[in-house]
Amino acid sequence: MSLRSTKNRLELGFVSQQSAANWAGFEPEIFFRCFFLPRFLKQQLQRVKNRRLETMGSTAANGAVDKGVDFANYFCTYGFLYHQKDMLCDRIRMDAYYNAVFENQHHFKGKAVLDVGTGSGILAIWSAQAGARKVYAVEATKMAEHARELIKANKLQDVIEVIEGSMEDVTLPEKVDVIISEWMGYFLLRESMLDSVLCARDRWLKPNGVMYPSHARMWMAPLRSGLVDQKMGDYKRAIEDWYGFVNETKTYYGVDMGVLTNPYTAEQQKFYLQTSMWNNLHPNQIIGEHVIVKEIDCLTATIDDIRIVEASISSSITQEIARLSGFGGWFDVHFRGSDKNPAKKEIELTTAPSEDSGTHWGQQVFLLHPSSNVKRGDKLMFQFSMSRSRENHRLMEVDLSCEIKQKSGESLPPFKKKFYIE
Ligand SMILES: C[S@@+](CC[C@H](N)C(=O)[O-])C[C@H]1O[C@@H](n2cnc3c(N)ncnc32)[C@H](O)[C@@H]1O
Repeated sequence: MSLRSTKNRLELGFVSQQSAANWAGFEPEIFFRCFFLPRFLKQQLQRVKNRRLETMGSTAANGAVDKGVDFANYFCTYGFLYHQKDMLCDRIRMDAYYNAVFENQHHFKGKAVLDVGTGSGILAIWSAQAGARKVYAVEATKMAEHARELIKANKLQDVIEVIEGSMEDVTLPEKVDVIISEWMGYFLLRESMLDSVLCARDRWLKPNGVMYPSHARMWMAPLRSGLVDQKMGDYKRAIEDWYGFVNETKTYYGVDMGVLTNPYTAEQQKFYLQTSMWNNLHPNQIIGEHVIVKEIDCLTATIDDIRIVEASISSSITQEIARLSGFGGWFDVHFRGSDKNPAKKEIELTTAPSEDSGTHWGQQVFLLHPSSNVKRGDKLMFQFSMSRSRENHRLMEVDLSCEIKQKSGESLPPFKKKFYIE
């Protein structure tokens, strides 16, 4: 299965205010425009196709999460088998979890395990096959019913108990020795599912219990990419098209839309130039040192530790001469147990750029306009801050500023930019 088709783990569940509005007004508008703005139509369709992973707000003005909206936008996608299958087809992800469990059976034999967000039930099944005495498999969506069926078909119903419900609301009959979960979103923290895992840990993990995965890291690196020109071209065409639309609406319908030019421009700028992009980067696109932005110990981290990620980091350009088009962000997680209860074999799951393989997470690309010419030895010093979107706690906003000090001692103009991970 191609990466393009596996990357859409949340596609259906996320419909942004912007795209919801597009959809809502789509048909009449399309028919209206068909007659005299075919280019507009083509562009709209392309844009709807491109707009993945978008969401309506799920966070109320007071910061509380609206559970109903969250379910409609986030969880509902996970209720589809095709979507679970996409994740089950990600060989790197599957091999990492499989090896983590079966190379470390001492953590599972005779133990109580909690699988947070069991989905199809795969991690619960492996835990049981590795010898767990009891597995509690919690799933918020109706996928719980499929998981139950699958577990029965694999004759593990006496070991695994599927509980349909939100992890935060579920009560277990005992504390557990292991918490296993696949909670990672784009650039690690998008989706904010780690919150649910930490909440489960605080309530249900025994004092010497272990987390699967046990550690996680976010990485960033400077990159070169043709996308920087492509996106700028797309943006310019969208604005040109707007001016055509304003003229034609005035000519044919006597209404001057010009007053909306500024908000339209801002909206398009956000979409084309400030929204990070899913990409499957080739390692040779990385033009400098990759650096750690955040390290998380899943046994000790608190929700406050991950609500905002802030880092001052520096990286050096390693390519002779390159065009700095932006930054790539990715993550890895490790299964190494705990100090008191270590893994026999540590397993890593990485989503770093790779020549011959990739995961459905790919990498997030943050593009810079304009790009800069850099040389080997130039130093980049950047301030990174990532926080949750006010409208939807599962989406992220990134503030990135960077100073570039050339090897010669001169500085290039610094930049400061806001990005959205949607
Ligand atoms: C990324 S999928 C992983 C599914 C499965 N564990 C696997 O590895 O293939 C995450 C699953 O967790 C579920 N989930 C997310 N947050 C949850 C919560 N707070 N309570 C229960 N289930 C949750 C989602 O519905 C989804 O099925």
